[in-house]
Amino acid sequence: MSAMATATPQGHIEVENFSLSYETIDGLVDAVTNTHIHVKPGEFVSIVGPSGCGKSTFLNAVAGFLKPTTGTITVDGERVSGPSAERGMVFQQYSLFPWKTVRENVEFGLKMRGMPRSQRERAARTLLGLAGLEAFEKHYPEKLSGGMKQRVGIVRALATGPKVLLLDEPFGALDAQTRVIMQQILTNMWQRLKISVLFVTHDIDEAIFLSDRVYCMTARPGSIKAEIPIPLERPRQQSVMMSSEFLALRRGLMSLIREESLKAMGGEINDLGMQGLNIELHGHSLVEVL
Ligand SMILES: Nc1ncnc2c1ncn2[C@@H]1O[C@H](COP(=O)(O)OP(=O)(O)OP(=O)(O)O)[C@@H](O)[C@H]1O
Repeated sequence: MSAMATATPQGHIEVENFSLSYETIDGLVDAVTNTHIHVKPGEFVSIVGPSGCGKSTFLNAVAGFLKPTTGTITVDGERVSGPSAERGMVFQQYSLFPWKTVRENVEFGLKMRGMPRSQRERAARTLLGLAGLEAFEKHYPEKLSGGMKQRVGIVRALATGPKVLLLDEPFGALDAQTRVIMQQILTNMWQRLKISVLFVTHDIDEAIFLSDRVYCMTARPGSIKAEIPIPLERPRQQSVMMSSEFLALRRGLMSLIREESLKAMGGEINDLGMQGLNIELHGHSLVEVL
């Protein structure tokens, strides 16, 4: 099934009691511990947290590239046991085939699945159109800007019609202006395709602007420290970032992350930034954080 055939929201992610430890020559490194999250069908959820808290580890496990040490991950009730075309992944580094054109890159997954040429060309062109890339279908990646390469990466991950799109700092290498445009393009595609998105970022503004909900992780070993609903109306314009509602959410999230970053460095803070916000703390009382 192509991505464009998707009509009703899908991609219900459930992660329960997840932990993952890496085996190293110096012993076990506990990256993520005791983590529960869910993403409802069609929901846009971001994960933020201090550097090294296990965000990428977690996302790679949802993608099926890493095996949980404990716990389960399911998508629409099916247990994740390895990578699948149902879960598209986009990395910060543009992982395009340099010897293939833009359209050939997008068609690759469909070709592997045996889709006839005319059908996959049509699917690729439709998605490239949604990403504003129709004029570049015959270009090779080296001729594209960073933003364009990443748009191709997203389109390629969407081409096989995944239920879930997983993005690991996809705009981290882009300049601020390109980033804003990419956020708008991603939002438009997500709304058209009605799939679930799980998005890892360092950028608090980006997480708030894009998401329905944001999970904030503790310092390593990462677990969920707080869950923050983002009640900003959609469609969202850039101007929402100047609203008092947005700034309050930003202040709250910054307090949470700052506290974790300091904890990781052995410090403590008192912060009133989260007062009055609807923040659900997982295993931590608000008093503990304020
Ligand atoms: N292959 C590995 N072997 C051993 N330890 C690892 C491995 N990959 C990651 N780690 C460790 O696990 C922890 C979590 O890493 P991870 O990359 O998931 O965090 P992150 O939150 O995505 O980091 P960042 O915000 O810096 O991108 C870190 O301490 C990291 O050093």
